[in-house]
Amino acid sequence: MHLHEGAANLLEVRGLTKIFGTLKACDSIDLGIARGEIHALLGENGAGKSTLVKMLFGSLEPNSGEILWNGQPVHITSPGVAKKLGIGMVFQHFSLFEALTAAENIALSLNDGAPIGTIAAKARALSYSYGLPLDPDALVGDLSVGERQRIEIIRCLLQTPDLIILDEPTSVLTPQEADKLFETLERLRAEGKSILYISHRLEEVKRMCDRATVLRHGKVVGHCTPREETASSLARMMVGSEVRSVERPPAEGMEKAQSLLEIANLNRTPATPFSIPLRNINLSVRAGEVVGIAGVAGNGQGEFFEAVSGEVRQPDRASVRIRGREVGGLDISGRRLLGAAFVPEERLGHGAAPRMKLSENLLLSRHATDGKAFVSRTGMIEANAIYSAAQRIIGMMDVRKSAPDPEAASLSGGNLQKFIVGRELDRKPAVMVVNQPTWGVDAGAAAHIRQALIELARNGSAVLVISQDIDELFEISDAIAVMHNGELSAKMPIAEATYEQIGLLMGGAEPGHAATAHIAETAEVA
Ligand SMILES: Nc1ncnc2c1ncn2[C@@H]1O[C@H](COP(=O)(O)OP(=O)(O)OP(=O)(O)O)[C@@H](O)[C@H]1O
Repeated sequence: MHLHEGAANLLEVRGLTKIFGTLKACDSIDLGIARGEIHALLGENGAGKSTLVKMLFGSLEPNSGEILWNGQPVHITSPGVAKKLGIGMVFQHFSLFEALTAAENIALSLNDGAPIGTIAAKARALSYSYGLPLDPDALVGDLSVGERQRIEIIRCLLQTPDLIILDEPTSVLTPQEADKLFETLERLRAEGKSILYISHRLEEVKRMCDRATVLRHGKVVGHCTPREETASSLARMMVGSEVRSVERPPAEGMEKAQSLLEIANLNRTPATPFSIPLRNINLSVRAGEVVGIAGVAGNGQGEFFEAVSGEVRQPDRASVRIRGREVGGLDISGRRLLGAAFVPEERLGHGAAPRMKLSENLLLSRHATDGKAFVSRTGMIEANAIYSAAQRIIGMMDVRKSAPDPEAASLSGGNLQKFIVGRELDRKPAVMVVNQPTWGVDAGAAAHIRQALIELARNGSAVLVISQDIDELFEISDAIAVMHNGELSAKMPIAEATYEQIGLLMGGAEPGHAATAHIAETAEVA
C-alpha cells in the first residue's frame, strides 16, 4: 500500500454498520484517526466499541459502510489483512500459552519462520527501547499479568503497525505499570504512530488522549477533547444523563454482629508451578459488613477465591466457616446451599457457559441450590420460571443485549458481568464473595453494582470483595485488608486506612503488620 500524503487521516471510517439479529451494534459510524494522535473510543458497556474495532481488525465483517486507509478504500477481511496494512491490536483478554516462553508465544503469532533466537533478540531489544523490559526466555506462566501484557504489546509492535488498537489495556495493571504504558504510548505518538484507545477509566483518557469519539447505542453521539472535559462530563456524554454516585450509609451495631464468613489459618500449597501458596490467612466478615481485599493481581487472590468458594476443597474443614458451619470439605454447591454466593473473576467459561442462553446459564448455576424454584415436584424444568427470573435479573441490572434471551457469548463484556453479579444478588445470599466485581464495567454500571453490594450488606449479609481497584474498595468497604504474596494483612476499618498505607502493603511493605493481624483475627474467630 502506497502512502497517500494528501490523505487527511490515516484511517477513515464512513457509515460503518454491523447488525446482530435485530440489533444495530454499530449504526452508521463515522470516525477519523489522524497520524500521530491518541484517539479515545468511549461508551457504556454494549455501546459498540469492541464491535467497531473488530471490524477494523478484520475479525468481524461489516454489513455496510467503508473503511479508508491512507485515503484508499480497503476490505479488511481478516486479521492477517489488517496486520499487512499496518493495523495492530492488543487484546482485552490475553491469548498466551502459559507453558511456553515469551519468545515462543511471539514466534507463534508472527509465524514468519524466523529462528527463535532472532525473535528473542528482537523482542528484547524492542522491549528495552520502549521502556517495557521483557525477558523473552521467561515462561509466561511465571509472569505477572502486567508482564504478560508487555508481551502482547511487544508482539504487536514487532509487526511495526501504524495504527495500534488497545482495548482496555490498563484494567489489569498496577498504577505503576499503567504509568509505564502511558510513557510508551506517548513515545509511539511522538514517532507518528496513531493509537485507538478504549478505556472506561476516564481520568487516564483525560490525561493521555488527544481526541475522543463517544458512542451510545451503536451511534456516534459526540466528539471532544478529553483534556478540556471532566471525568463526570465525559461520563455524562457516554450515558446521556448524570451518573449517580455510590452512597455507603454507616453500618449500625457492627461490633455485635455475627461473623457469617470466617477464615482461620487457611493454608494452601501450590497446585501448579504457577500458583501462589496461601499462608495462614485469617479473616472474618460480619453480617452487615463489606470487607475489601486489595492487592496487585497474581498475589494469591485467585487461589484464595478458589479455597473460599469451594472450587478447591480444603483438607482442614475448619479453615472456612460459613454461618458457623465448617465447610472446608464442601464443594461450591454445598457452600451455596448454606446461603453463600460466589462470583469468579473470569466471566466466560468460568462465570458463564458462553454458548448457552442466559436463562440456561441461570438454570446451570442455580439448579443444585435453588432447584425448587426451577424444577417442578414431578421433576420437570419450569421453563417459564427460569425465563422470568432471567428477565428479572436483566431488568434489575439493566443488561443491554441483542435478543430477549441471548447466548452469554453475545453480550458485551461489561453486560455479561452485570448479569453474573445480578444472578447471585437475586438469590439474596447471606454471604457474597466476589472477585473483581466491576472489571470492564462502565462508570454507570459500576456504580449500580457497587451500590447493590452495599445494600446487600446493609440488609444483613456478609460481603467480601476482592479487587485491584483501590478507589472501588475505598468507596464500598467498611474494612480493608491487603493480599501480598499469599499473605493477608490486618483487616483495618476503612476510616483508619490511607491510600498510601494500602499501596505500601500492596507492594509488600510492613510484613510485621501482617503477622499482628493474624493474631488479632485468630482471637476474634476463636
Ligand atoms: N456475536 C454477537 N452476536 C450477537 N450480539 C452481539 C455479538 N457481539 C456483540 N453483540 C452485541 O452488540 C452490542 C455491542 O457490543 P460490544 O461488545 O461492541 O460493546 P462494547 O461497547 O465493547 O461493550 P463493553 O464496554 O462492555 O466491552 C451488545 O449489545 C452486544 O450484546
